[in-house]
Order: sequence, then C-alpha cells, then structure tokens
Amino acid sequence: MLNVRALYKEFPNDQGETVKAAQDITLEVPEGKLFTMLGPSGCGKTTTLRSIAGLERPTSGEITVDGKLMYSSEKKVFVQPNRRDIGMVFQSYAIWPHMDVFKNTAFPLEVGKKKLSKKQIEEKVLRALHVVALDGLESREATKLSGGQQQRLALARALVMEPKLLLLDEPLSNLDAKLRERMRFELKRLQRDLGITSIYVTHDQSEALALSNQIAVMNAGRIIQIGTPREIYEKPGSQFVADFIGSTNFVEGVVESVVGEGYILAKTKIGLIKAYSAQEPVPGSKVVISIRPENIHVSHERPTDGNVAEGQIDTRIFLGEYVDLQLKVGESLLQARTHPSLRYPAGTQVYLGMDPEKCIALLDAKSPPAEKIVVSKAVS
Ligand SMILES: Nc1ncnc2c1ncn2[C@@H]1O[C@H](COP(=O)(O)OP(=O)(O)OP(=O)(O)O)[C@@H](O)[C@H]1O
Repeated sequence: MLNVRALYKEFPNDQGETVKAAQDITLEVPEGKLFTMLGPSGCGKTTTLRSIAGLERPTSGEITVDGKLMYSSEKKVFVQPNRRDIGMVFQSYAIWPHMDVFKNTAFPLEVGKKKLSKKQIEEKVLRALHVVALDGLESREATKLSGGQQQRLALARALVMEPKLLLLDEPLSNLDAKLRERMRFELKRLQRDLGITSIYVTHDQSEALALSNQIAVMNAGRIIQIGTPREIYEKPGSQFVADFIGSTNFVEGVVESVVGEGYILAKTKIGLIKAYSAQEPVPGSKVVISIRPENIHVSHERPTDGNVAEGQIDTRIFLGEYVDLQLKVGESLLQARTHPSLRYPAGTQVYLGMDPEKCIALLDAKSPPAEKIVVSKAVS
C-alpha cells in the first residue's frame, strides 16, 4: 500500500552545515496495517512522515501510495500534499478554538476539492464523530472538550475525508499518562475496525509495542531494525535496539564456540552462557549478551536446564505488580523482575536460571556505527 524507497532528506542548518535528517529510508506498509517509526528525538521520524505527506520535499528517493507515484527524484514527480489523499493528526491537535465540534470536523470537507451538499457533509461529519465516540457533542465548543476528546476530534477531522493513508505524529504525547494508556486501546480498536493503513510516529516504546503491526526503530536518520513488536522486543538485532526498547542487562563475553542452530557459547563474568545469535561469529569475537530482567528466573533450587548462575540478592524493590531484584553475581550486577509472591529478602543466596533462547548475543557497538548526523560544511 505504502512504499518508501531509498528516501533521503538533508537540510542546511544555521551553522551552514548539512544535516542528513533521513538516510536511505526504505519501508513497505501493507493495506490496513499500522506501521510505527520509533526512535529518540532527532532521529528523522517526523522528516520521513512529512515527506510521505508531501509537506517536505525529499532530496532523493521514491514514495508510492496505493500504486500511485507521489514522489520520485528520478522521474521528477512531486504530488502536492492536498492531492495525496492522506489524513494527518499531529501532537498539537490544531483544532479551531472558535468553532464547535461539528464545524471543526466539517471544515476539511468545506474547503476540499469536491463540492458536497450540506446533507452529504452532515452525514460524513456525523459518521466520523460516531467513529471516535463524540456523537452528541456536535455543538460543543472545541475548547470545552477534555484533552482526550480534543485528540479524538483531531482524529475525526482526519478521518472525515476518508483518506487512503492516515499519518499520526505523536498524537498522544500531550495527554496525561492514564488517558494516554486508554487512548492507546481506542486508537488500536479504531484503526483495526476501520482497516485504515496508518503510519505512527512516537518516541514512546510502550506505545509502539502496544499499537503496531510493525515497528521501524530509527536512529541518526536511519532505520536500524524493522519487525513486529515481538520480534523487536525478543530478538533485537543490536545493542541500540535492545537498550531503547524495554530494559535489559548487558553481559559482555567472548565467543567460545558456535553450537549450531543459531546458538553460541560465550565465556562471561557470570559463567559460560549459551545464547541465541542471529549472526555466526567466529570464536574469539567479543559479544554482548542481552538478557531482559523478566527472563532471569530466581530460585532457591538449582534449575535443571538452561544457563545457570549463582548470586546474591543485593537490593529488592517492591513495585506492586512485580518485585525488581538487583543480583550480585561475582563482580557483576544483574536486574531481575519477579512475581511479588517471591519474598526472598536481600542477602539471600539464589540461583539464576536463563533460557538460552532469551539470551541474545549481539555483536555491534552500543551505538550503531552510523556516521555523525552532521557530516559536512556547506561550501559558501
Ligand atoms: N527544517 C529543518 N531545518 C533544519 N534541520 C532540520 C529541519 N527539520 C528537521 N531538521 C533536523 O533533522 C533531524 C531529524 O529531525 P526530525 O524532526 O525528523 O526528528 P524526529 O525523530 O521527528 O525528532 P522529534 O521526536 O524530536 O520530533 C534533526 O537533527 C533536526 O534538527
């Protein structure tokens, strides 16, 4: 449905340098799916989204929506944003304070290319407001809506045009934590029910995990990894991804042997660890093993299989739904997330059980070796 190929965008900055905001962005979003671009501030998410919308003219690359070429540097094609059949929702809802809910929603239809009768407009507006559960509030002033309602109004206004593609740029980030969580469910349900192909931009990893069919993790203008939320979380391909999504323990080691079927044995400070490895490293290579806190099983009894280490509970933090333990294994400190029913006090000697499938061997450096984002001084 949406195809972005080798998209590249650079900007001159105030110091006369060139900023490579998006570099070699290639992605494909199937019909009806929600695709998220996730990454830290400045990684190029918004630039990519704005290029798809036509609000930014890329330096090079190609963008196709539903088989229609929207942009191509090679073929010199650039379709104007209002001809792309795309709906957008921003972080700031940009609703008109002097208009009521009905008028806010009707506005895009009234200024649109298609001439619609009053009755047609009314039908479409009421349908869009119904979809976002704002029916009954048509004559309410937009400023008298709650944060969540204003956000839904912005969504209704994007949906009223029945766009082929919906672009959402941090749409929940202005809401408080509780409301954000609720809206996450609502957005997911809505997107699924309407089957509208959507691109979502966020720096919030839990939002990305909760909402997406696929996630592209970005850093320094590039896509670092694309996968389903589960793939990204369970099989990160780099330390950057493992660290950015959720929390994890990094254990440094040296590859002792490759044991086949995607596994290696690594010598580490917490002992010999069998770990999953997507690449096949040569023995002697340095690796870092990522082990999520919830994948360290703490017990008094020695596990009978998998990786086992012995340690001591150093600190114990009760968090209601779970208990976080800081464990001392030799000189290393590891964090484990356990069920609150586990009541071992600090100082207890325990065994740590770690399933090799959940120990992920990563070969790269902590930050991807991407070039620095500012690369050259422009010639004046
Ligand atoms: N119009 C512009 N002129 C100059 N530099 C720009 C412009 N727009 C973006 N940039 C730069 O391009 C890089 C990528 O910015 P972008 O807004 O795409 O990142 P982002 O991942 O969306 O960040 P955020 O989450 O903070 O919005 C940044 O270094 C930014 O400063």
